[in-house]
Amino acid sequence: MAKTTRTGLIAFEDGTVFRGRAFGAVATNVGEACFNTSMTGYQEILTDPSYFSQIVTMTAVQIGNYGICPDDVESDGPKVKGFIVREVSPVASNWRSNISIQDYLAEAGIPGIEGVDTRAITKKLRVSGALKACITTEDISEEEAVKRAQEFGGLIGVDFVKEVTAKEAYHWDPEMKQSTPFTVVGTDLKLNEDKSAKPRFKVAAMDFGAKYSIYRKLQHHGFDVHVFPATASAEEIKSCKPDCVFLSNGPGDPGAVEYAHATVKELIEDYPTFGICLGHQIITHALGAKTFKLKFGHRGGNQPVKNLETGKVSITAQNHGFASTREELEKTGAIVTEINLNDDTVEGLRLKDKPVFSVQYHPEAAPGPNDADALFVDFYNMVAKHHG
Ligand SMILES: NC(=O)CC[C@H](N)C(=O)O
Repeated sequence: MAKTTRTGLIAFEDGTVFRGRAFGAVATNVGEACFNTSMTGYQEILTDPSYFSQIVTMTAVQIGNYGICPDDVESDGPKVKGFIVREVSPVASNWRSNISIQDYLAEAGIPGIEGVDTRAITKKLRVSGALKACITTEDISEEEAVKRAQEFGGLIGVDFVKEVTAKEAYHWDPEMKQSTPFTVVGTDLKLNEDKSAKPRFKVAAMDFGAKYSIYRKLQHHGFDVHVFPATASAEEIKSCKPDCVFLSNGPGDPGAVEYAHATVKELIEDYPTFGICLGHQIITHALGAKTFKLKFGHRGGNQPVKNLETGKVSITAQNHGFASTREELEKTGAIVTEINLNDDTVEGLRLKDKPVFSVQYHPEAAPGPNDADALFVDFYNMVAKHHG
C-alpha cells in the first residue's frame, strides 16, 4: 500500500488540531475521542461495537502490519468513527489476511489519520478528560472541523445500542462449528474430543452490541447461544425457555437504555445471569444504582483488577468510559467483588441472594490477556448448580 499524500486532521472541541496523512475513506466524522493502549488486536478494536460513536487513537506505534483477517472480526464490520495511528504499516504480511487496514477502512467509509503524535493526543485526553472531536480526510478548514466537534452532542443520555444491536432474534452458530468440544470433569470444563459429552445450557444472550468472541467463548464453555435484540421484552426472552441469561457489552451511556434496565430487572429475578461491561452496567441500573462517566476511560489490554474476595489480581482487557457507583451498588445489597487498581473503580459485582454476577472488563479478551477466562467456567458452574 503506497502512502497517500492527502492530509487529514483531528480537531477537538477545545480548538486544538492535529494534522497528519490521511488513510482509509475520504470522509468526515464526529465522535468522542479516546485512546487504546493495546499492543496488538487493532482489528478486534475496529470491529468492537462498543466503539460505536468513538474516534480511537492507538498508542502502539505501528498498526496494520498483519493486515485484516476475515476470521478475526468482532462484528459485521468496523464500528469506530475514526482511527488515528502513529504509523500505518506500508506492508501487510499474513497468510490469514485478505485486505489491508487501509482498504478495509476505505471500503467501510471510515477515515484514518497517520503520522500524528499519538502520545501527545493521549496525554491531552488524560489531562483534559474525554473530548468531543471531528476527524476529517476531506478538504475542510480547521475552523469548520472544530465547529463540528463542538456541535457533536456527546455520549451522555444517547442510546447508541439501538444502532448496533441485532435486528431480530437468532441462534448463534447452530451447528457449533466454532466450538471446541468440551466435557465436564468435576466442577471444571475440560477439552475433550468426545462431542457427545456435552450437557449444554441454553443461554439467552441480550445483544447490546456484542463482540463475537463472547459468543464463541460461551459456546466453547458449554452454552447454546440464542441472541436477542436489546429491545426484546422479558416475556419474549422467557418464551425461548433459556436456562440462563447473558448480558453483552455495548456502546454509549448505560444510563440511556432504560428499556434494558427494566427487562434485566425482571430477568435477574428468575435466571442465573452473567454480564460483561455494558451488561454489568445495566445490572447496576436494574438494581437501582447508577453509573457515571470516567474522566478518560479504560481501554487496553493491561488493566489491573483486584478480586476483593480472593485477593487475586488479574491483568484484564478493558474498553469502557463509564463505571458503576460503588456506594449506591452497596446500598442495593450487591457485593462489589472487584476493583480497578489504577483508580479504585468498580470492576465486578455479585448478588448475595441470587445467581447473578458481572464484570466491567472483558474476560473474552480479543484483544488482550486471558487471565479472566475462568469466568466463563464460573458461569457454567453457577448455572449447573442452579439447575442441579
Ligand atoms: N465495552 C462496553 O461494553 C462499554 C460499555 C459502555 N459503553 C462504556 O463505555 O462504559
